[in-house]
Amino acid sequence: MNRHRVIAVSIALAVVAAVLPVVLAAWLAWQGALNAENARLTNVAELALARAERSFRGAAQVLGTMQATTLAPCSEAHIAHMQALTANTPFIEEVGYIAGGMLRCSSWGVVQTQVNATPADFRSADGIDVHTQVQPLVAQGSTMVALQQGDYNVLILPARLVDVITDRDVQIGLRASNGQWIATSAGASAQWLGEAHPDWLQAQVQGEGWQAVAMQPREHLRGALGRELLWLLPIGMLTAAVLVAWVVWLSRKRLSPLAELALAVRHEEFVVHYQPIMQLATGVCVGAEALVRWQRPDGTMVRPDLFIPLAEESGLVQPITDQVVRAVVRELGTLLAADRSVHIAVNLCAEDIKSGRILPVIDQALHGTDVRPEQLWLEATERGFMAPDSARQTIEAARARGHSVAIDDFGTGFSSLQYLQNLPLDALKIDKAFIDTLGAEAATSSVTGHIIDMARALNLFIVAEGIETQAQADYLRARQVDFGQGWLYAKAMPAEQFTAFYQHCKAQVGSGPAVVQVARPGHAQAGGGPLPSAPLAK
Ligand SMILES: Nc1nc2c(ncn2[C@@H]2O[C@@H]3COP(=O)(O)O[C@H]4[C@@H](O)[C@H](n5cnc6c(=O)[nH]c(N)nc65)O[C@@H]4COP(=O)(O)O[C@H]3[C@H]2O)c(=O)[nH]1
Repeated sequence: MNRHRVIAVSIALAVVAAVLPVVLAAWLAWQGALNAENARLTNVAELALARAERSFRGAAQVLGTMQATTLAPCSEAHIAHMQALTANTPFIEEVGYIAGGMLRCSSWGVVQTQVNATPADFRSADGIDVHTQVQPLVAQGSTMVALQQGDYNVLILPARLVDVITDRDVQIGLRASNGQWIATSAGASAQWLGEAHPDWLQAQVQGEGWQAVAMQPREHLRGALGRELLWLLPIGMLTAAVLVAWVVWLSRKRLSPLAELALAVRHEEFVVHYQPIMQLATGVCVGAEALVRWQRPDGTMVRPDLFIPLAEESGLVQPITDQVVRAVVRELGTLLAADRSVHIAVNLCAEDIKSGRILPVIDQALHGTDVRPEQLWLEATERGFMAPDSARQTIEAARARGHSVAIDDFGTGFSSLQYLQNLPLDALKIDKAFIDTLGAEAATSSVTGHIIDMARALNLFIVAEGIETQAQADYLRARQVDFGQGWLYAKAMPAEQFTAFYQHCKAQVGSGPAVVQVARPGHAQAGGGPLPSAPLAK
């Protein structure tokens, strides 16, 4: 993913992280309010159902008691018995005795009124006929529910069945399991309760033979929603803030140069360019220095001096070096196998010089190819040689394999001539900064001559870096500097172009020596003879 996409994805994620928890909190608050109000309504319906069932049980008991009585019908004692039961049984308004289609007497006294025998609206499970709309004959007033069994009936005020303490705008209804409405709370109608009302919440509770329904306007939700939001919204906002901070932290981490570099290493986004190295005396091309570039997914090239310091600091330089070594063998293996005069110098990091880790990596890269270790030169800056004992071991192991080892950018760092003298190096590369001063009358220009003299005294090959003018080349050739590289000859170029450059050069001036490793007096691993007459030992 390139930088722009990472930024775009991060912004999208941050927006989601900011919005989602708040939306979720609002949704949870809504669900919480809905559940709370439904639970409240269900509770009201349960209370109503319990009250109705208690009433019906009481009525059934009264009917059972009267059926069992042996008192003479409508006698004083009979009527007194009915009165006592009416007084002692809550919800019951009247007990009546019916015989021969006439209400003979009731808890009110002797009546002798014709009863219109209408079929019951339904019969309950325990065999009691229920008439839901009965106009009392004695106690004139509102319609009542009559429960009749045998010669007796009891009258109940329907509103009493659903008389539950609750909010004023909660409406309650009670109906039999066949759907017949038995009672409704004050202000509600059975027809209204039986219809669907989207603006109202409804709860139903099923009992044995009865069903209680409670309804209330949805506006009640507003209050409950406010209460839920009061604690859920701050949690949602806090979560959003934490998530946004986390997304920002992650994206900053992902966008950090180190993360980008680590990703580049993982995706192998590095390409290698080759800068020709010329033998100054003859103009022969003896090889090239492999210089890495970071090719970003959008095609832009990043210069190594912009990412190598970070790579060295973080340890990522090692996998980068490995990729460079593999690229050299992959891209130039054919040329190197076909022409032993071609050498490629690879830059090593200080850590690899200290540890020697790179040597088996190179062995592995060369394994199965026809490229000789002598054709790979190893370069490292002065920093790599600051731990002389371990550096010595690595250099000796490298030279034993056939590689030549050079000290790079000489003179720019902390150079100790003592360790330079004691290390079995093959070559010294004079940094461009010293080449730039040549002919410039600068104070440092005289230093260049001293570096050349010193390298010569140490029997090291000399490679001059960054030659840009003919005057610089002439001076270096006059001072018998062996090799040079710089824009005067060629800039670093892709492998294909370098192969063409080399072939052209070879056709013009011929090829160089096969082995350029030089014997250092006092060093046991000394290989071939001095340049340029070193033979190729095959
Ligand atoms: N102005 C000017 N510049 C010239 C001229 N001739 C050569 N150069 C530049 O000088 C640098 C020489 O490489 P270096 O001293 O090893 O310095 C290298 C080296 O220290 C490091 N580097 C490059 N590739 C690798 C690598 O694979 N591994 C490691 N560890 N470091 C590398 O990055 C440094 C910079 O590399 P580059 O940007 O490729 O820059 C290269 C090259 O392009 C010239 O005539 N004029």
